[in-house]
Amino acid sequence: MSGHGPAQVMTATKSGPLIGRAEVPGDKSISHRALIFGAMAVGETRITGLLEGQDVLDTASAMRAFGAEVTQHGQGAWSVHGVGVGGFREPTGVIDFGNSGTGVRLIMGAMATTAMTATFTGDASLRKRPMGRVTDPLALFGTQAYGRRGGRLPMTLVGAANPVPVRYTTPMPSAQVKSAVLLAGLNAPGQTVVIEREATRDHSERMLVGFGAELVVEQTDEGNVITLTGQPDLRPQVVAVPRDPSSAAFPVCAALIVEGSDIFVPGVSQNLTRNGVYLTLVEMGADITFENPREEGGEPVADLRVKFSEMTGIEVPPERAPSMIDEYPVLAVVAANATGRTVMRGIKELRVKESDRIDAMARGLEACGVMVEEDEDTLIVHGRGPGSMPGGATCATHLDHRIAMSFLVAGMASVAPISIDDASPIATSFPLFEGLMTGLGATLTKA
Ligand SMILES: O=C(O)C1=C[C@@H](OP(=O)(O)O)[C@@H](O)[C@H](O)C1
Ligand SMILES: C=C(OP(=O)(O)O)C(=O)O
Repeated sequence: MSGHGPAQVMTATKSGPLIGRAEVPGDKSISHRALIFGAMAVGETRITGLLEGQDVLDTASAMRAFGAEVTQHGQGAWSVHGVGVGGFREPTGVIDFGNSGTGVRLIMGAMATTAMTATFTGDASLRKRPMGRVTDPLALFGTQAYGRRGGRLPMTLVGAANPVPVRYTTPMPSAQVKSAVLLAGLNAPGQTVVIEREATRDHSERMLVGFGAELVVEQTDEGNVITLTGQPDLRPQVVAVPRDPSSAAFPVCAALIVEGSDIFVPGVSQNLTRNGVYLTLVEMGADITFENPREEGGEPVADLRVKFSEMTGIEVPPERAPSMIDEYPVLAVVAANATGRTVMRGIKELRVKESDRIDAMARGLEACGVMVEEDEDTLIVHGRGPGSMPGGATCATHLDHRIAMSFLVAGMASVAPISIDDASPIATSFPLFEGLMTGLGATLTKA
């Protein structure tokens, strides 16, 4: 959906202790993939714990447009009747991915090696984001792409009628690019190889194996070498989506900076390609205990107990960036409430997310009285100490759910309230954010 609702101003006021249980929604990356892989299997895939955020709902609509039958049975309970690898039907209209980079990039890959034409668009944020990073490797399979200047949406892809397998080294750490190439490789004969120098989230690899694809990952001096054998018969699966560690970071960081807080966040994925923010918070002095570690839905999960903590700024190791790429905005808020400097390097990918997240965080934090430094690839936040961020500003969110949630978390611990100009994008990834946070004791008001 391109249209968000009307802009919704929201204000967070300094909160008393956050106390209680925070059940965060299903993982967004796994939810997209469950629908897409389910659509490419033959038979019925059953999903529980699906994230019902707008981004994932847009992927469900897209899979219907390509011919799969996608049905909701109850909260988080969905089924997908897939059409098999190469079985997509040509969509009759333009496919609108709203705010979702993952949805559009993965599905471009999924249709790229089937003889059909499809046209993609998105909201004002998605139409600014680069698609060349996906259409360049897809061209190697024989796929043609016609978009706006700079490889922007709206864009039409003509799938390769006689695809050839591809060997591709991703030029930037991106699970979306890696996954698009693997999805295209599904319908190419022979072996498609993707090499990534830095490991990114590995949900596609894990889930493709689960769906019955022949896929091997080797760790070499070049990085991870992923070899997929094309044209498998994917088998439908039962997928239990674990809770999203990126969404969990918001209540976790809020509890860490609001004095007296003590919360419990059950069943959060601790996949090593996703848990960088938790390692970083612990290094800063966060009181987080990881209880009852176990496996759920093929992913390592733990229950998190989180208490208010006095924290110290650190240098975040740049090689950790891919495992916490979506968590830098809220980490910057924690950094502002820590003592000393927090240095975040190697993060230029943040500039091509739903907004330029380095710029959005730097401008918003400055408006709230926090000193920051930035360059193309870096954000440095000078901490004010616990509960000492002045606040008292309205921060621009640029159609970016993570910027919106980050500044609301900031306002829960700042001296004066913090407003955001638009809370509506939060529904893309965390529709129940407001209720969950107010349930813990936060004060959020709509204008
Ligand atoms: O593959 C995925 O599910 C995602 C990959 C990441 O994007 P990039 O591939 O652009 O790094 C991440 O930021 C996004 O939220 C989800
Ligand atoms: C970058 C994100 O998502 P996407 O690329 O799917 O829009 C995100 O959720 O932070």
